[in-house]
Amino acid sequence: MKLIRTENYKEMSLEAGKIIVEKIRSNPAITLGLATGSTPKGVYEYLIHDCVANGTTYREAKTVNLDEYIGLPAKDSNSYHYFMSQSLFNHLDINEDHTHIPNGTAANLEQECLRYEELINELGGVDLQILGIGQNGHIGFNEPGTPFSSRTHLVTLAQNTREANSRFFNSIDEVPTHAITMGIASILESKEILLLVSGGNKAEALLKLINGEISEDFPASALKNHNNVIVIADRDACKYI
Ligand SMILES: O=P(O)(O)OC[C@H]1O[C@](O)(CO)[C@@H](O)[C@@H]1O
Repeated sequence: MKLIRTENYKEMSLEAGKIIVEKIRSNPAITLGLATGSTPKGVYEYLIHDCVANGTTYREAKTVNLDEYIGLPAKDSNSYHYFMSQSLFNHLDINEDHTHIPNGTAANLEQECLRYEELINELGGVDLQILGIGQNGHIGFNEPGTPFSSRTHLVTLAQNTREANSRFFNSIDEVPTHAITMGIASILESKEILLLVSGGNKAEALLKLINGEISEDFPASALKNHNNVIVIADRDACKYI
């Protein structure tokens, strides 16, 4: 795992954005793995700016997102579908049919998980996966205790994850209790992984990732089993390392 330290969130986003753009330019038909949450928003802003200013094209690119809440339709402003459209897809020249997010309102959710895994395989796997990390070490919505062998699956969200994400909802009661997420094994099959970590509230998680042991109690530690991971972290997130 290579660690790049940056001064602040803006610099972290810039560093990550530059890496991603370079990959897209060298492989226009790339399959990008995308994440939601606050962390990647600055990177998405960079990609949008670069697309407009420098003409980087996404016409041939494909994307797969890590996760989606159960029960929120795509048009719900708290769904990850909505987040991705607003934060990225609507501003790029990407073909909407090439963007993929698990369907949290599928009639048969188990079937939806299988469909999503097959889809990733049909796309030839993820070339570059962008990840954030939860304060409890989750990646995607893989909460502590998730087997490293997990594929796309249904999860019950940890209470602290619901609390952390309640900032986007009117109240914690509105935060869905379940989600679909790519599994840890699915994520680890990505050819390259870019983990972004920002802010003092992630400092303990980063410390645990860098210095702790590999354990299913801390999902992000599985990344140590991958040979092509870059961690880009800002000064606040690095305060214990
Ligand atoms: O970037 P945030 O908002 O801190 O979220 C961290 C992680 O949590 C999730 O949003 C899931 O809660 C991930 O998708 C994200 O990478």
